[in-house]
Amino acid sequence: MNFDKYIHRHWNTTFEKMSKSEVPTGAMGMFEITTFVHPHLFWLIEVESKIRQKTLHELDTSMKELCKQQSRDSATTFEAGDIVIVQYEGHLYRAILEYIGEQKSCSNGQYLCWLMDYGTLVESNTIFKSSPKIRKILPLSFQASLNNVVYTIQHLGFGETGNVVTKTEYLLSPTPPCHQASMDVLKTVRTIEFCVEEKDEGILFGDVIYKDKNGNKKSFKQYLLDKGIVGISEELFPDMKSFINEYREKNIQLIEKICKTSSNTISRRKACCDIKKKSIEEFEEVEISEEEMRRPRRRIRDANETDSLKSKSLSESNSSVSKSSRSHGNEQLDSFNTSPGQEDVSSQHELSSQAPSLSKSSKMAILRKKIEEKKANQKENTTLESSSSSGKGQGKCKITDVNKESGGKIELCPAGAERTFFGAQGVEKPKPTSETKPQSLNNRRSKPQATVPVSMETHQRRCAAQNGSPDSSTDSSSECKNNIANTFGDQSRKGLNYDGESLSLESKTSTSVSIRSASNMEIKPHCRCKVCDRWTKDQGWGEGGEFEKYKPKVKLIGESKHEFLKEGTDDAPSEILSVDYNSLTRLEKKAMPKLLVHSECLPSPVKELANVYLHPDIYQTLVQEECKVTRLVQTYAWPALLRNQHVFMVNGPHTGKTTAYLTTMCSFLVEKDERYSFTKKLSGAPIIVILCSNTERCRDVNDRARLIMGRNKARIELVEYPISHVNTTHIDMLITTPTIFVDLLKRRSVILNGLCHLVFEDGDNILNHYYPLIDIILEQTHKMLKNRHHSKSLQLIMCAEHWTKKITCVLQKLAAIPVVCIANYLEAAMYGKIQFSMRFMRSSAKPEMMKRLLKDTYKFTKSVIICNIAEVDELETTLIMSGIEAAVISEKLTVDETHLIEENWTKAPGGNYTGRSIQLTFIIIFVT
Ligand SMILES: Nc1ncnc2c1ncn2[C@@H]1O[C@H](COP(=O)(O)OP(=O)(O)OP(=O)(O)O)[C@@H](O)[C@H]1O
Repeated sequence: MNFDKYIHRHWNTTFEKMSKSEVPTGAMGMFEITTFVHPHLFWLIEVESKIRQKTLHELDTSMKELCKQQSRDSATTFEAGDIVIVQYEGHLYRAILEYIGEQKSCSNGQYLCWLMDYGTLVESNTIFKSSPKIRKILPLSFQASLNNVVYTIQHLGFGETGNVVTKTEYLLSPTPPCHQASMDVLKTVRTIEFCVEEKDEGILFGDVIYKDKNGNKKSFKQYLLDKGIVGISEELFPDMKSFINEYREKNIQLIEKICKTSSNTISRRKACCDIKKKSIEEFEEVEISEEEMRRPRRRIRDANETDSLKSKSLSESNSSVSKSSRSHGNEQLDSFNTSPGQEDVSSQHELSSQAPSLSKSSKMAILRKKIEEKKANQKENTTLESSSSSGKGQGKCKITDVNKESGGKIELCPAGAERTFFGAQGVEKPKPTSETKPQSLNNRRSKPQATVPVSMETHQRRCAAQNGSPDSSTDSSSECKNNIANTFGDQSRKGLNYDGESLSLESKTSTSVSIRSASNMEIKPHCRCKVCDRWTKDQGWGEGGEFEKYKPKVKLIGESKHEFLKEGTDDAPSEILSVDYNSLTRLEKKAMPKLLVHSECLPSPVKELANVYLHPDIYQTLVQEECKVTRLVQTYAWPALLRNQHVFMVNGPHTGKTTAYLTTMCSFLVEKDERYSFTKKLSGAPIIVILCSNTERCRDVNDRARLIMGRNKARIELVEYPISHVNTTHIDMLITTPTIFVDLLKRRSVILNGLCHLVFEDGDNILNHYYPLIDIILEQTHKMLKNRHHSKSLQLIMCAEHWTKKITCVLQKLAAIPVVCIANYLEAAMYGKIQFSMRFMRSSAKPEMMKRLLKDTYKFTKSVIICNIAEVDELETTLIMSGIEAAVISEKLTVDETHLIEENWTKAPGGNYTGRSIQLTFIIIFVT
């Protein structure tokens, strides 16, 4: 059954309903942001909503019922997009299955699940099939976005009168400072409200209202507008809307990272721990682990305990919960003694809070006992495959959220994972807007091929389905009987989590391995269907390597954020722009620097050094060197370099290439603390690597860099052979040759993890001599970028005197098209792949040869002939006699006459001639 379709249809219908009545436009509600990606993509959950509490309670009861019934004997398969029940840190949650990872590659959990009622992603090893009743309840988290704003970026450009003005460009993707600026506010605020202005495709559009330190209400949108990060653009915003979901789909890995780590700088883990602790202190609920659920015998054995748990039913009223649970402190202690299911460190916290009178020694004794029991259970689990039936336990599973209503506060720890929490004190109560208040996430989830082969029977069914047989798995009554894959593995895994700190590493590893291999045994490798192929021929599974340890624990769908080199062959054709001189007026043409600039996005040219946004200290150094205006290649290269685009500069010697990139790099380094804060934790990880073809050049660049940096502190290091004694621990800028650099990498003296700028000082020479090494460096850099955990991309800078084939190769490898600046006509011709052929002849033979060369091509092409002064008249006569119109430009002409002829030449389209007037034009340039 295609649940994806179901979800869409279901959510859209609900949202239509909701948009009509349930969330009135302009409504303010008090919310918590659970996941914040950028101002156009974040998730909210409503706090203080009784309806939410009620729905969660109902869900909890149904999920527990269902999980109890599920038998692990029956096999089931899951597909990405299914709505499942996920067990996470001992609690059950409703989730959309985002991705099924391969067992070997996942240490935290094989299944990546979107908790649809909490708006966050978690990994788990245990999922259960949900029932139609559970699926029918609408998601309780809301995807939200700021309304009518897009991102902005400012740069220099020419005004109407040719003066330099600051121009604002609108962008549809977030700019680098956006996330930090948003976090600066969001991490400090205590409460947020969300003013809904519009609802579209299940997304709430509006504004976040927060309280500042003084308690004044502030608009988040206005804050970003004031900072110049976003701008109001109602025309562009519709494009932005369609982009929102695309961004979500493509950046699932980023979202996962945000959900898992504190990458949004809000101390999510701490917030969650505090909330959880508080929640436990207040309600003292008994937490039953999945293992307890699977071990009914243990639970039944202690009838008192079961009773006590029952008395703590989730449906208890708030007032009585706290009281009754406190009175059951001893029962909880019993449960602690007898049940091996209490897991993870947090449960130990719970226990300590639940039994304050317990002495330290008795706690230790209990703990020891518990560990022993746990170990025994692990053994049991790994040997008795059929003994424990996962769903038959009588235990209870806690969804903390169900019982967390307390004095209007939400004490929620969804999934026990890191998430943003904004307290909800002191703000007016949100208006409950609907009974169900669900919101479509509009997840257009691309379904990966991966399914989980659990048994041969299931597999055969699937193979049959692939061959066209109808899928019989849609029977809802049988769904409930289905069990999750890997239940067996999870039991052992639970043992691993439980007392994670106390158990020996050895036992953890062995348990984990046995689980994995046990599951893998169920795969039949002889079948040739796609699914089996994926399992048996997956090239990545056995690989280990330098960057293996940085691999995400779950393989995710979607593009990598740091794509550096092109992957695959299906590159979307991209539009390459260049300066269109034809559209310029004569004056503009005169003012424009004449060079070839090619890229997807052209920077505005900068003529005066004062308009290059270098750090003031660096600028000062340049001024002292009497640099005031930019050189030809620098006009475009400097702004592109400062915008962190890849830049390829080609021009002759001493034309300012090194100056352009070195000043930019030094400027970045002066602001190192703000720009590259992540490198503080890294050792031996240079931010900038400059590669030169020989050590002589390295020394020159090193001297220049130190000169430019002046008194500013930066660790610039020139590394030459021998490298054995070189201390590379703290390097910001590494200047060396490719050979030494590869040697340093092999010795692990330097690592690539901090690399943000890779420069080839004399690229043509380097590539000619060290192409295989460069290939390795680029590949390794690419691998590193795909695995590193901060959002900095890598800038590639290439300087060269000549455009060579090898440079073309590197250019074609890059995922992002670089800004190519070539200020030399001949090199520009090489770049344009102009074919040259040479012939030597006598002067007298020239006119004939010219006629032969041009032949009929003059009808559709334009040609340029460069000749000596003495030859001009003769050539012109020959052309006219052949019916070819020629425009002759020589020194005899005035400037105005030259311009007039040039204009005619420019306007004349090659080969498009009419009647008598031949549009083919030759310019004969007079060479003296
Ligand atoms: N905009 C400028 N105005 C004045 N002088 C400049 C400017 N840019 C660079 N220079 C000077 O020109 C000289 C050559 O510059 P630079 O070394 O950057 O050129 P290059 O193209 O990298 O040369 P090479 O390829 O030989 O290394 C330097 O002395 C530098 O100070």
